[in-house]
Amino acid sequence: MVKQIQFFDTTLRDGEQTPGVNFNTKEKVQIALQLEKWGIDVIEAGFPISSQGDFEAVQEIAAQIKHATVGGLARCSIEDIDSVREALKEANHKQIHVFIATSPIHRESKLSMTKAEILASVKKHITYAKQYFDQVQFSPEDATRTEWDFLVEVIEVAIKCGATIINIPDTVGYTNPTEYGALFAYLKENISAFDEVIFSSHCHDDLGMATANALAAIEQGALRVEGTINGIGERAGNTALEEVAVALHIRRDAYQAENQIKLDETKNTSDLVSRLSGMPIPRNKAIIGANAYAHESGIHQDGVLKNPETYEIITPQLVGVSSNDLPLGKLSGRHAFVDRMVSLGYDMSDKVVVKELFVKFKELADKKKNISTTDLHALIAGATIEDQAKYELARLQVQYIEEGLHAATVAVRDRQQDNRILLDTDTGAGSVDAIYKTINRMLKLNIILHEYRIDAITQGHDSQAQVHVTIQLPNGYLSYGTGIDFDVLTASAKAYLQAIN
Ligand SMILES: CC(=O)SCCNC(=O)CCNC(=O)[C@H](O)C(C)(C)COP(=O)(O)OP(=O)(O)OC[C@H]1O[C@@H](n2cnc3c(N)ncnc32)[C@H](O)[C@@H]1OP(=O)(O)O
Ligand SMILES: CC(C)C(=O)C(=O)O
Repeated sequence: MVKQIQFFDTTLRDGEQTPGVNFNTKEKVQIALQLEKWGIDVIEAGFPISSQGDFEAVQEIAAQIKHATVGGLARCSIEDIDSVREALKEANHKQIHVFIATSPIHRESKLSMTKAEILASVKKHITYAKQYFDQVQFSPEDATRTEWDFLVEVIEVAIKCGATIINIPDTVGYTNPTEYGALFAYLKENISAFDEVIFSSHCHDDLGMATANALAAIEQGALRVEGTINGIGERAGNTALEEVAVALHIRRDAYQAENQIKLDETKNTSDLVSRLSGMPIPRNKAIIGANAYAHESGIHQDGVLKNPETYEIITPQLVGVSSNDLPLGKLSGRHAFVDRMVSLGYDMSDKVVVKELFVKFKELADKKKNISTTDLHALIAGATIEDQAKYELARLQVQYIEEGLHAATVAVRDRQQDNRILLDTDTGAGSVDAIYKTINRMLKLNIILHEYRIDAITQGHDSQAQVHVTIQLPNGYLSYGTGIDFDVLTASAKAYLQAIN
């Protein structure tokens, strides 16, 4: 029988517990509206007692979301529950999520409570919450490290007092698919009201098994899955909901489960969360990484050109990515090379010419990481562009003047003009602004800086900085550049010049 799986998103609550991530109300509303567009069933909008800002964000989301259920988190505390009540007043559809830890280590070391005290607290607070909410979710925090018989006891009390959804958190990402699936099977076997409420999974990724664990729970009776977009969250993060949604679709033969997620909004949703959380998506991330639909090796490219299904189980369009990508590099083969040249308008019917060109292409690819369209045109023209860098940073000096004003002096070597040194100076509202204004002035370019990002690529006091920039050139084209240096400002200047080059 086909099951209906509810998707519960906690990007705005557990996702915001990611160290370094902090959404303001406007950003939270923007994410909530996109989640609704994605087809989410429940949005956990926040933990209202935690701060006035969080309270107001939950209130605002409750007022703006029309179809999805909006939820708020509460400890076993009357004040927490009242705060969720107040924040969710305006919601069309609402639920409360009450939790308390049940494992021995949390009972003894964190809460200093006995099993009996936990049971009494669950009884008191679920009963209280039920007076105000039809939908009451209860979570025995750290369920996967709780004695299974005690877990059954706690859940029975919660259900008896009115809980309609029981969530089984793997709070510390400790379990594995076999064990988590067995836990759900055990609960099904031992809780008489199992089918009268909804059981849910909530997994963390400390051992890299959050998605696999969530799917194991679904196989064993969970009808709701909790997680976040891009898997952000406390420590190593949560189940990435986009992974579960696509896995249920691609492997519906295995899971026999439907849901109302609109998969073609997946990339948009992921991009928005990545941008507002300031957490770039790794290129090799499943479903939404830049490499998820890219094939560089020759044998794969040949297969994909003949039939994409040879190496693609997911079509990029399914998740809202416009097309796949066959980047040319040193591992590419003749089929992909010819295909690209034909797409650039060249006649590749002469096998002897193709053979010669392909040898030159491989020589070039051995030296260069990325073969650009310009490189390919150059191959045809008989020239090999080994290094197209026209401008190279020669020297850089930045000085603080006052009240944030900085002055930069930049020397750039023009490699296509006999290494002539260009020198200029300008001021800006910050050191990077001063450098970029100086370069614009020197090269007489009207460039708009779209994105600037710094990553540390090594650790410690001698860490190297990697700066990524996206600029808009006067002709409207976007160009990207990366600069690496021990000095952040030098890396910034190098990235900007690379984008101009
Ligand atoms: C597994 C999870 O992700 S749970 C959600 C975790 N998220 C967060 O903690 C983010 C928001 N948290 C906060 O802003 C703050 O921690 C607050 C406002 C909730 C509480 O702040 P404070 O009152 O200063 O307490 P603090 O955070 O230091 O300690 C937590 C207290 O709650 C108690 N507690 C923890 N969980 C629960 C629970 N489910 N039910 C009842 N009490 C609980 C702890 O035992 C501790 O109590 P104590 O002060 O009597 O020792
Ligand atoms: C509040 C609960 C569900 C939680 O976030 C966890 O246990 O990880």
